[in-house]
Formats: sequence, structure tokens, C-alpha cells
Amino acid sequence: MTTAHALPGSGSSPPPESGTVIDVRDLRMRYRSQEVLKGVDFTARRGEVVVLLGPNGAGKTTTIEVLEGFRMRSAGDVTVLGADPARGDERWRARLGIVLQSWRDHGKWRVRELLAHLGSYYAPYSTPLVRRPWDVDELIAAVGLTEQADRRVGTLSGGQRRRLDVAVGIVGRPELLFLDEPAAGLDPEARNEFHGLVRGLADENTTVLLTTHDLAEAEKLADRILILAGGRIVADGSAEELSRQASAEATVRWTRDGQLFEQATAEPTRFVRRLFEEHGEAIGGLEVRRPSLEDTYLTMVRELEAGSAPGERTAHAFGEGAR
Ligand SMILES: Nc1ncnc2c1ncn2[C@@H]1O[C@H](COP(=O)(O)OP(=O)(O)OP(=O)(O)O)[C@@H](O)[C@H]1O
Repeated sequence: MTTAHALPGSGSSPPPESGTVIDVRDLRMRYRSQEVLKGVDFTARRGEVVVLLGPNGAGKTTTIEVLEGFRMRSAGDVTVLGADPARGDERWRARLGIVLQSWRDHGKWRVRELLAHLGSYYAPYSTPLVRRPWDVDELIAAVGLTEQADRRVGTLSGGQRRRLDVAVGIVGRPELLFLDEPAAGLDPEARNEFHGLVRGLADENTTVLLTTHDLAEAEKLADRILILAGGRIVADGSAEELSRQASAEATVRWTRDGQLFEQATAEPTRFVRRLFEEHGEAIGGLEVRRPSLEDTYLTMVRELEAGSAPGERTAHAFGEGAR
């Protein structure tokens, strides 16, 4: 798949060397008296999978809708694929993919027919560099629906429909794909295959921005995790970077003389070295557990909710270096 190239003549492409696909600065959103976004800043590069986490009502969907050009922001500078989404034209829109809710309304359509029909809208935006739409049988194979290609949408299982949703989102060979809680309702196997598909798209240079409440999914998929809370991005980095920067500590477990011990420590390597210096061969069953993304996430969000001034918990506090 060749998705790394801007469409010639779109007049709205970033300089190719920049690699920046999303650039959000001081994004603010107010619904009447409620200020939901209070100055959101982040970027996403070509081929990156960026996962947006945050409590219910934090403003994740609002942020994504602003980036998609579906919602007018109150203030701030937003550039997506080189254009302001508020002014994105059809040609710009053809470079985006959006995975919406399941295609339950199209139950009578057959999988291949539906994808061929939706794909035909992208044909005018095909270029020698980016052939649009995706060949329908290739696409069906890529999302693992070959056996269901001639089935009616209404007869697909939940997981198969979610694959179809993804196929609908990528049929135009997007350079940037938005997925809002994409794997909700998938069984572990379907979820695993879906994750493989997302990683495969990123490997071929598609930028993916997705929201989820599943922290294991975020940890598995993300090149970079953003945590949106209190109207701002309060953490920005890989799962490992976030866990090192949060105050969550590692847990060391071991046995000695048949007894089990456990110690929380911010410096597990030093602790383990000292443990061996002191007790040597007597130590058994050693286990060092780093804080999971869930531990890190809960620590950060709780600290914020416990009253740290939002300004103290900006990306400067957690992982700006990762950008
Ligand atoms: N059209 C609207 N009019 C007024 N308020 C809105 C509108 N859309 C969203 N909100 C409010 O803005 C806040 C953020 O909503 P949003 O859906 O962006 O959050 P979210 O992070 O996606 O939440 P969730 O995790 O629950 O899906 C919520 O308090 C919501 O009630």
C-alpha cells in the first residue's frame, strides 16, 4: 500500500520531510458554559499509532471530531494532513479514513457490493502514487473477510461486522485513520486479529489515531499514548515512558526460607542488587513487576482529580521528551 504520498494538486499537503500528519496547538472547545478542552497540544507523525485515553467525558470524541472536520472548535490551531479541518475540501477528506459504528443499516447489502459501492466514491481521487479505491478483493482479504465476501451484512457476526467497519474506513486508502473505540465488543481472537490489521496499516505508513478504554489494547497497539484529562493532554509518551514518569512504583517479589516477600520500589534494579548482596543464593522466585499502563493511568488521573492544578500536570510533567 502506498499511502505516504500527498495527492498532487491538493494544495494542502505538509512538506513531505516534516512527517507531521496532525498538529494541534492550544485547542479549546466550549459547549455553552462547559469548557471541555482547555488547551490541547499534540502532534502525530506519519505511520504512528497514537492512542488517546481519558476518563468518560474528557473530550476524546470531541477532539477527534474537530480533527475530522465534523465539529467547529472554539479556539486553537489545528492542522491535519496540511490543512485546517474546518476548511478541508473533498480532496482532503478523501485522504482520511473514519471508522464509524457498525453498518447495521445496510444489512441487505453483500460485503463485496457494499465495499465496491463505497469505494467508487474515492475513484476521482486516485493518483498514480495512491490508487483509490483499494481493490475490493484485496481489501476483503486484508480484513479477513474472504469467506464472507458474498454474505449479506446482516448475517455477519459482531466481530465480522467490526472488520467490515474497518474495511469501510480504509477502502479509500487513507493516509490518516480515525478509530473511536474500534474493538469494543470483539472477542479476544477477533480483537487480536484487528490489532494485527491496525499494526499492518501503520507499517505501511498509515497514521492511526484511536480512542479506547481498554488499557491493555492501548499498551499493545500504541507507539504513543496521550492521556486527556482536565481539558489537557497530561501525558504523552510510550507506555514504558509513561510508567517511568508516573509515580507508580515497581513491585519486587521474592521468597527466602520458604517465606514470600514483597516490596514496592521506585528503583527495582538497585533494590534487587542489594537483596542479592545481602541474601545471595537464599533468594528464590524473584519477580519484578513494572507498573502496568493501568497502574500508571490510574495514578495520573487520580493525582489530577486530587487537585493538582491542571497547569502542573501538562505534557511538561509527563513525557514531553517523547515527542
Ligand atoms: N454536542 C454537545 N453539546 C453539549 N455538550 C457536549 C456535546 N458533545 C459532547 N458534550 C460534552 O462534552 C464532554 C466531552 O464529551 P466527549 O464525548 O468528547 O467525551 P469522551 O472523552 O469521548 O467521553 P467517553 O469516554 O464517555 O466517550 C462531555 O461532558 C459531554 O457531555
